[in-house]
This record gives sequence, structure tokens and C-alpha cells, in this order.
Amino acid sequence: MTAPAIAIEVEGLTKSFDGRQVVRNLSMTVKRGTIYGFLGPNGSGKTTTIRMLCGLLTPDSGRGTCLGYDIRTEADKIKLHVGYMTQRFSLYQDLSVRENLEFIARLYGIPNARTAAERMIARLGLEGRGEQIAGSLSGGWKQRLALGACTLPKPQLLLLDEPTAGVDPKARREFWAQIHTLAAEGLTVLVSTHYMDEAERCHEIAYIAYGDLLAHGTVDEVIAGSGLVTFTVSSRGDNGGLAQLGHALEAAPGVDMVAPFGTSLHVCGRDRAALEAAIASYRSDASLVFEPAEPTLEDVFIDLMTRAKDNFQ
Ligand SMILES: Nc1ncnc2c1ncn2[C@@H]1O[C@H](COP(=O)(O)OP(=O)(O)OP(=O)(O)O)[C@@H](O)[C@H]1O
Repeated sequence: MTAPAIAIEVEGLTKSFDGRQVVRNLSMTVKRGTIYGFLGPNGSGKTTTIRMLCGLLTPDSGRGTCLGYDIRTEADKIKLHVGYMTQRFSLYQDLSVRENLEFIARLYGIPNARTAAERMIARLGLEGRGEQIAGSLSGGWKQRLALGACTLPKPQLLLLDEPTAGVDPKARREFWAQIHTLAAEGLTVLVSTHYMDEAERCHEIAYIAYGDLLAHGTVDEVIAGSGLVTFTVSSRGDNGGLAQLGHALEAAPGVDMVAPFGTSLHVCGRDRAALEAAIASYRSDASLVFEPAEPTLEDVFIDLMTRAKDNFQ
């Protein structure tokens, strides 16, 4: 039987804890082989959503399937196909790379555990490090080993919780290259993250705030759907003036958000005419350069979060 093209399809998922709704009426579809990122403020319901999507937590209401199984009644079957990599290194620090992988292979009853471990070492680019004690690996290598361990049993769905927190950019890039290779082979990956660069590496993203799914789609779709108009402002002189300008613009009607980015400011608003009116008097200042720009993903998320908070309070 060929695997279905849709990995997850859920409708109207709702969950409350202690009488408080933490996920509200959530519907979504995840295609097989997709890397799907979940973003949103702390405590917004990302983990609860991910756990419901793969049957680890039963919703109060709503329905759906994960890997073709019912999330309410066939959770045990789903679990057999799920790999979970947590933020904290959860392998044996005192065992070598090879011993850790071999142990996992035996635990899952994988035939020829030693060969399977060695193949995984090669696949992860960890050749020459097989006998190194796991605890002495750098953060990036540890994450790669953890990825190897949780993909050894060949899961169809992988859950990653901020997988590259604290890992340097080169190791991050290599880790994500591995994730993309796995996804190209058909593995579906759900990632919860607070990092914009991780979000930008996902095929699709969902932004959840205070229990509501506020935006989803590819990064470009989420940016285009934000309705945010953005200008960058840089200074021909010293940058000190920009901070003052930022404060003045923040208070101006029509400006929803001002954020410094390196040597420039991002000034965003939802109403183009009002935003242009707000910056009009500053545009004649020859020491400032105003340019229309695409909002960044961070601009969009901060705007979504601010509005969600306003609606919530
Ligand atoms: N088992 C539980 N019992 C009671 N409350 C819970 C339980 N699990 C989660 N919560 C609460 O539900 C809310 C959503 O939590 P969740 O972990 O889904 O958020 P999150 O977006 O993943 O947050 P973070 O980014 O901090 O990991 C939080 O207020 C949390 O305290």
C-alpha cells in the first residue's frame, strides 16, 4: 500500500485544561513530506496542538486522522510511527555515539543493530566519531545524534521541539539539511519553534496565539496575507537619531509597529494611507532615507501577537 499524500487532517480541535480553553476550533491539513513549523508566544497552545495532531492527547471535541489513523481511537497505532526529539539531550551521555544508536536499534527490535547503527553514523556524517562519548560532543553534533536516534526506527512523523536552540549557524544549517533530506524521502516533520530562521526553513508554518490558529501557509503566503505595509528608515548620519525617530513614530497614529533592524528601522502599519501620513513630515529630512520594504516574518508575527493580545485582554 502506498502511503497517503495527506499525513494529518483535523477539524475543529478544541482542548481545555482546568476550565480554560487552550486550543480553540483548530482545523488544518499537513501534506506528507512537509516540514511544518508551529510558532506563537509561550503558552499559546503549540505543544497541545502538536500532541493532539498525533494522538498523544485526546481533544475535547473535533475529529481527524494522522497517518491514516483516527486521532481519537487509534492513537496507539499512530504512536508506533512517531519519532520525538526534545530540546534537551535525552541520550546516554556516558555511552559512545555508536553504543547509543545500537542501544536504540536493539530497543526497537531493529535487525542487525550494529549495522543499522553504523549506517546511521554514516548517514549523519558522524564517521570517525562513532567511538566518541556522546556527552563530549558539541551541541550541534549532539542534536544530529539525537536526530539519528529518533529516525532509526524509521518513523513516518517526526516531532521536533526547538531542535536547534543554542546551536551555531553552521551546525544549524547542516541539521536542517538532514531534516530536508528526510522530508524528501517522505517523512513528515512538525517543529515547534520561536526562531525566525527555523521558521523560514519550514515548507509551511502555522502561527498560534492564545489558542487560535491565526495564520498558516508558506512563509511567503503568511507575509503576503498579513496586510502589513512596511517602510525601512536609515540614517545618512549617526544612528542615534533613529532611536528618537523610532519613539516618535511609535506614538504616531497609523503606525502599528516600529522595530530596529541593524542600522535601520522597520516601520509598519495596516493602513497604507495612515502610515504614509504618519511618516510624511519626516520624509523631507535629507538625513533620513525611507524605502518601501517587504515586512519580515518577525514583523508579521509580532503584529499578529500584539493584535491577538489586544483581542484576548
Ligand atoms: N497537562 C496540562 N494540564 C494543565 N494545563 C496545561 C497542560 N498542558 C498545557 N497546559 C497549559 O495550556 C497552555 C498551553 O500550553 P502549551 O504547552 O500547549 O503552549 P506552548 O505554545 O507549547 O508553549 P511554549 O512555547 O511555552 O512551549 C499553557 O497555559 C499551559 O500551562
